[in-house]
Amino acid sequence: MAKLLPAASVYYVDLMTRPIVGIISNAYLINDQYPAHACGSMNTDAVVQVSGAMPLAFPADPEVVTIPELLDAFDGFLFTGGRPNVHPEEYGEEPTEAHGTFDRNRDRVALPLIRAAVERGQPILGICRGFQEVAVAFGSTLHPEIRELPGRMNHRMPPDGTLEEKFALRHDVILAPGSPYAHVFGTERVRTNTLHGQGIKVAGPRVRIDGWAEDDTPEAISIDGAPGFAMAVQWHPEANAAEDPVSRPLFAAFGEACRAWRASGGQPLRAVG
Ligand SMILES: N[C@@H](CCC(=O)NCCCC(=O)O)C(=O)O
Repeated sequence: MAKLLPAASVYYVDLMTRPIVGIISNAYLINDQYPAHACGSMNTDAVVQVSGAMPLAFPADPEVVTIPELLDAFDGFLFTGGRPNVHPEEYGEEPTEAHGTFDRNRDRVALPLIRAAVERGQPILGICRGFQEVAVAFGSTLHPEIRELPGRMNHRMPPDGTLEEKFALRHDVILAPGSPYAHVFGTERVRTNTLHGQGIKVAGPRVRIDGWAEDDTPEAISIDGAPGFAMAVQWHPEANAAEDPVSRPLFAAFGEACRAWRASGGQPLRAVG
């Protein structure tokens, strides 16, 4: 039965046929002793309120889930942000102190899952760490601390302040004309938040950089030859997704792709843009 979603929603969905979006979790230690898998509720809210899908968080642990099971279980995937970084050995480099902390289980699930989903046209949307995972999955390298690069701003999350202050809009992103993002946003310049220390150093051969911050930091990518929806952004569109004029169309387009995947029994929507 159709249900009226919050006023900010632009369409009704039949809750019985919502596409199912797999949201990758991060590993946490609750009270410094209780291991847990969790994802931020901003992600689930964006998936429900804007994408019109059912969100299901899944553990990022190769001992718990397999790639074929995940591909069969979900209509699309959201690769969320996370404080731990992709391990540099995933892009042929040695770890240094600058690389910070890692989550090797999440690396071992996210990277092969991204490659498999993209190649079959199953929708994926990457956010922040998820953006970096998509980039590395398709051959990119990362710089561990971009604020140390000449001319770059500090993209890191402000250490203090309220959640609203941490997710405040802090830079523009200039989008390539004709890119999937210019198509989705209807403009070639948008304003976004920023909460990351790392960034793409060298893009992989199929990684198309579609958007840059004013300091030339890559902020939006797509994958050449991807038969379906394959988009990833370095910022956090899940924040205030139902109201933000940039987040909303991105999550709406992702939801449309997941709905099409579900309705077609697993065929990709024509690539966006
Ligand atoms: N660790 C990477 C990606 C940054 C990222 O995903 N930030 C969101 C973190 C939210 C939180 O603190 O849990 C980098 O630093 O570039």
